[in-house]
Amino acid sequence: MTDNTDTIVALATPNGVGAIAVIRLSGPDAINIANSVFKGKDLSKQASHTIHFGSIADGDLILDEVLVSLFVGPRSYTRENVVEISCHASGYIIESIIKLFIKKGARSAKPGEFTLRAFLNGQLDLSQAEAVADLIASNSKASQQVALQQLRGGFSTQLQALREQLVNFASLIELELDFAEEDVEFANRDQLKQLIHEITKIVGRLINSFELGNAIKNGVNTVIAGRPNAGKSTLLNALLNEERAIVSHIPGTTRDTIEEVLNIQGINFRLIDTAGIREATDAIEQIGVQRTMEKISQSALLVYVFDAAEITIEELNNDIASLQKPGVTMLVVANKADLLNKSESQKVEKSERSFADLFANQNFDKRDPSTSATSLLQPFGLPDIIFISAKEKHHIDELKHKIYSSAVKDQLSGDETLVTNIRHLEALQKTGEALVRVLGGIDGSITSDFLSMDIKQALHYLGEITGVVTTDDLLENIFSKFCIGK
Ligand SMILES: Nc1nc2c(ncn2[C@@H]2O[C@H](COP(=O)(O)OP(=O)(O)OP(=O)(O)O)[C@@H](O)[C@H]2O)c(=O)[nH]1
Ligand SMILES: [Mg+2]
Repeated sequence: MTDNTDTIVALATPNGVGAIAVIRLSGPDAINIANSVFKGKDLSKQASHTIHFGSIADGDLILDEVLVSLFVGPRSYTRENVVEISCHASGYIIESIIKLFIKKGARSAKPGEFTLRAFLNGQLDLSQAEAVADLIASNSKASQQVALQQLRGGFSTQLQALREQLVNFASLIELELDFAEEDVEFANRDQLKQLIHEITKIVGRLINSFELGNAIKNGVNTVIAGRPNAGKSTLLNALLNEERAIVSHIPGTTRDTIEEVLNIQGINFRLIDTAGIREATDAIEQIGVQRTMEKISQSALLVYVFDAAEITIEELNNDIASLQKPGVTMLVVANKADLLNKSESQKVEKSERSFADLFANQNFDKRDPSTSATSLLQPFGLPDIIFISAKEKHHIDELKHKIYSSAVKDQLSGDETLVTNIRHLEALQKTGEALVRVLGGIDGSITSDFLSMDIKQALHYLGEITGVVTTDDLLENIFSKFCIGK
């Protein structure tokens, strides 16, 4: 691990030309180093949280006129002395000032080193420090909210409190070990069980929140697939409200996948329009179909689109069965609903019953078909189907709503804490497993020493989340992903 007692310096704003750049110093000598090159007043005599105008000079050479903000430790982001210099954002000025600070004794900061110090000095716990990176990377309202919630303490405060209670039990059980001869129980087993149940419930809820947390943080891969000419590309365009993909009446128009992001209520859905699935007529189309199948298995959501006027019930059932993949939610969408019930509707000339026939003699309301359809579909083993017309943009908002709720389910209630970090998920899962062993141990009346071991395991994994338990490798791994200057 790097030395954490020296003074570090880095540019905190992006590289490139701009109005103002901020250079940050943190460490015991931050104020002295800044003071040694500052012309204006004596910074070492100024109060914390004040801003001073002056210039930075290398000997007689003035480098820039700047504003200097002072944060005297521990009242700073890192809890060390911190100085922020706002200078003019010219690459030359920035480089000259940073070089000057290094000449005066500062060291270039590594990625995330300011936040690492904030963590090591107890300003933030580990999951809060990770939330800082998430906040910087957030690109939608929902991902920003989730990161902010975690930065403010989120579930780590909650886990910390439960962990402390468990620590108490662990020490009582340790005490029993000292009196092993006398067969005493200092730790009330019923209370311990109750606590374990409580922690298990919270840990379980957090584990379940990951699917949504991950969707919010990283977006949801959503594949639009179906037979050629079903209207997949028309649907992509309707959802995006722009003519993104080429549409034509020729089956096999889309050859390669097309990806665009659609934000629905703060969640990014990565829509992927694909080549229509059929027995390919040439090698290129075959590759396209293969790619479609790959995309489906990598996605979280499949929007299966079919032409309501063309397909038979048998074909529909076959398609649905063959496209079902574990872990992939499927929405079944009947497109071209505008053609249903139209006298000029192309009747399917096949011996099997056509999907359109189901609606032929029904008073089928295409303005609100979803309500009247279920009873017609069920006898044929068909699931709920969303009727749309991509071309006439009917029911596109309803479909967007269905896409959103299939990802969010009923989990987004406002201040819900969500796990977005795979490291946290793994630690929670291991905590859960250890807790199951503790419960089994209590019920099986195992000896205190084994019980104590399982509790310690649970404590270890809970502690990994907040950073009570860390290793240099873990910290290195987390903070190296930060940007320099944060
Ligand atoms: N009547 C009607 N026609 C539609 C509708 N949606 C699409 N179409 C037409 O169906 C034809 C095929 O549309 P595309 O969007 O290119 O179909 P696709 O599924 O992307 O086809 P491939 O890329 O070849 O697999 C075009 O002529 C569209 O205008 C609809 O809702 N109603
Ligand atoms: Mg297409």
